[in-house]
Amino acid sequence: MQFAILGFGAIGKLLHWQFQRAKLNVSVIAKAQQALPNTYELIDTNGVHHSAHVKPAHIPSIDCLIVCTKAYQVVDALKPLIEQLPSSSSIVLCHNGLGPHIEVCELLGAEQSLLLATTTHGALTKSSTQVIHSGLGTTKLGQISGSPLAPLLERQLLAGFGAERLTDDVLSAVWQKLVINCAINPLTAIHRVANGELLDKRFNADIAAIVAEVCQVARADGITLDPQASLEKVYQVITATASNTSSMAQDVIAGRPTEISAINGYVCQRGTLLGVTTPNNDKMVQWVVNATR
Ligand SMILES: NC(=O)C1=CN([C@@H]2O[C@H](COP(=O)(O)OP(=O)(O)OC[C@H]3O[C@@H](n4cnc5c(N)ncnc54)[C@H](OP(=O)(O)O)[C@@H]3O)[C@@H](O)[C@H]2O)C=CC1
Ligand SMILES: CC(C)(CO)C(=O)C(=O)O
Repeated sequence: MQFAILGFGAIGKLLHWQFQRAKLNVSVIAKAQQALPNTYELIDTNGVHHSAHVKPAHIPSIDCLIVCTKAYQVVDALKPLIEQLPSSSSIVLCHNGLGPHIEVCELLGAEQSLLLATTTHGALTKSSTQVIHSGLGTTKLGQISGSPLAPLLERQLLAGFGAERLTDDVLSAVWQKLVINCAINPLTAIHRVANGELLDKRFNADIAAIVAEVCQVARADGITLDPQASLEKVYQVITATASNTSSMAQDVIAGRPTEISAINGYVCQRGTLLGVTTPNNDKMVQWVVNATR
């Protein structure tokens, strides 16, 4: 089976290395006008350095394409490749937030399978040829459309992702991560604070209101998220990642675009469609947009 990574950043390199370590055939699609490195170094969670080789992908031979760009880059990155991919190829989207799957689904042929992956691993780019596996986590992935995966592809995909089985209701798993990102990311980005600062009681009301709204929209969208359990999970993640600077806070501080439209923005968009008002998530979107102007 031929796997390829599109989006060779921090998570792309971590996954590439995991696939190589599992002795799978994995290549990389370069960004237009950018050369791929021949090798890179991955520093694992024990501080051990591993060297990995990079093979450029032959697009018409790809069985499974794993997209590891930021959410707002997914559609633009995929569009020019769709025609060149085999009609039986599968696509895995591995990003925070939700939304691009809707447009990607429409781009795919009837035979093509679309999967979503959500991970709690952490990866940090040190340089274009060095990445740190900064936090051990777990990854859930599951199919949302298309024909069932061939057994060999499924086995190899799971081995590469380090997952035991495909998650039946992966959209629920993604919403569970979404509610965490909706609460932590914008507040840490707007206030430019580490995740642990959100334990301060001045954030209690905003966090509770955001979580309640996300759970209401999820329910209207057919996903059951328990509001109390979700709130507790948010506080568990804040505590467990207290010293982290969230990805959105990092983006705002560095003056980069953020994933707000796929995080709180997606909740607002679904809310509008489903008749659920989302004033608190709207406010987060507006504040983050203002912070990046
Ligand atoms: N890093 C982490 O620890 C975690 C990240 N995530 C999520 O995973 C996703 C990826 O994150 P991360 O790896 O950190 O992000 P990065 O920015 O490090 O990686 C994205 C990569 O995609 C590349 N890219 C963008 N557009 C294209 C294109 N058209 N063709 C090919 N490549 C392209 C980017 O290149 P360029 O930089 O040149 O634009 C970059 O190398 C995000 O949604 C993030 O929220 C989830 C959990 C943990
Ligand atoms: C869980 C959390 C909030 C950890 O920082 C994250 O996923 C992010 O920063 O995007």
